[in-house]
Amino acid sequence: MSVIEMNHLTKQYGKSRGIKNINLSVEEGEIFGFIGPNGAGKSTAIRTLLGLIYPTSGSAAIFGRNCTEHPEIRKELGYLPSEVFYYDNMKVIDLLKYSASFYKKDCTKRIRELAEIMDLDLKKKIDDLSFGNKKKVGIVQGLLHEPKLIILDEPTSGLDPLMQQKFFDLLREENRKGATVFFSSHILSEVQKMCSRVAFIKEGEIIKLEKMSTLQENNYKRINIEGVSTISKEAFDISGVSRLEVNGTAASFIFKGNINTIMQRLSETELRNISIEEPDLEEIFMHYYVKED
Ligand SMILES: Nc1ncnc2c1ncn2[C@@H]1O[C@H](COP(=O)(O)OP(=O)(O)OP(=O)(O)O)[C@@H](O)[C@H]1O
Repeated sequence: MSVIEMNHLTKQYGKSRGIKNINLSVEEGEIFGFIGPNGAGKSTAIRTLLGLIYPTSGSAAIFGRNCTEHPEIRKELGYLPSEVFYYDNMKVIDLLKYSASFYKKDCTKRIRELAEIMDLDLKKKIDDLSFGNKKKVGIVQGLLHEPKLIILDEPTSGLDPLMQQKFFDLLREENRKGATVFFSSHILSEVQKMCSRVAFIKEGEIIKLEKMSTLQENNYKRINIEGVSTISKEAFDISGVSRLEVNGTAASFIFKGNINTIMQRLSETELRNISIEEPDLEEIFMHYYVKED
């Protein structure tokens, strides 16, 4: 049985598009990534799945049950919304104890462990916390009852790189202990690092579902170089290179494929400078997925 199931899930906000005909299933034990640019429909899909908003058509199930008809399922999962709102006057520990009171188990020890891992001061007032620290409160809140399913909507926004790393280690640990993880992101590299499978969502529709192994073969990089002398366009007009722009001694392009191939080609040009970046998702969508479909 799939842990998450979306069948022809559609949500229309009046005349505007939310999500269209999403079919997706996540199996037990997976770390599943849900990736798409801003406004693609990630939050809408997650909120419809959780029964927080009604679908226009189609259905969704968690552990084989529909969340709208069986709201008690929510106790079996941990959910981190993309934006967290709190009663600012409360202390972190009081808020977390309050959240824990919804579950039939003592979560005190786990709250302290999670706070230590995430470097969160439990004695502080919510009001005094930065955006990133509020996010950590949400993370602890989502994990304190050791749920079998963890659903996270853009969990890393607001966390610094070190904290992101700790958070991902924590998720991997929960996954090793048996939890299924489903998280949305607009950053390809973090999904590549973490997930067994990934669904790409664009303008409300799933446009691609890929295994991690395939994603790793498709290693997208944006490469900018500055040569000592004029760069010839032909030098980089090779398989895997796209959006090649050459302007005198400067060149820029996107590379998809085995990184050693391009490194070899780069070594044949005398360079003054180089930067290798993660291309943004829009760029990848525009120049690969649209073409391939
Ligand atoms: N309550 C609403 N009323 C009307 N339109 C909405 C509502 N919520 C979302 N939308 C629209 O639905 C589409 C999908 O939005 P959604 O928030 O699900 O995207 P997202 O992928 O989570 O993006 P982001 O990363 O920016 O949060 C967008 O076009 C958005 O404007």
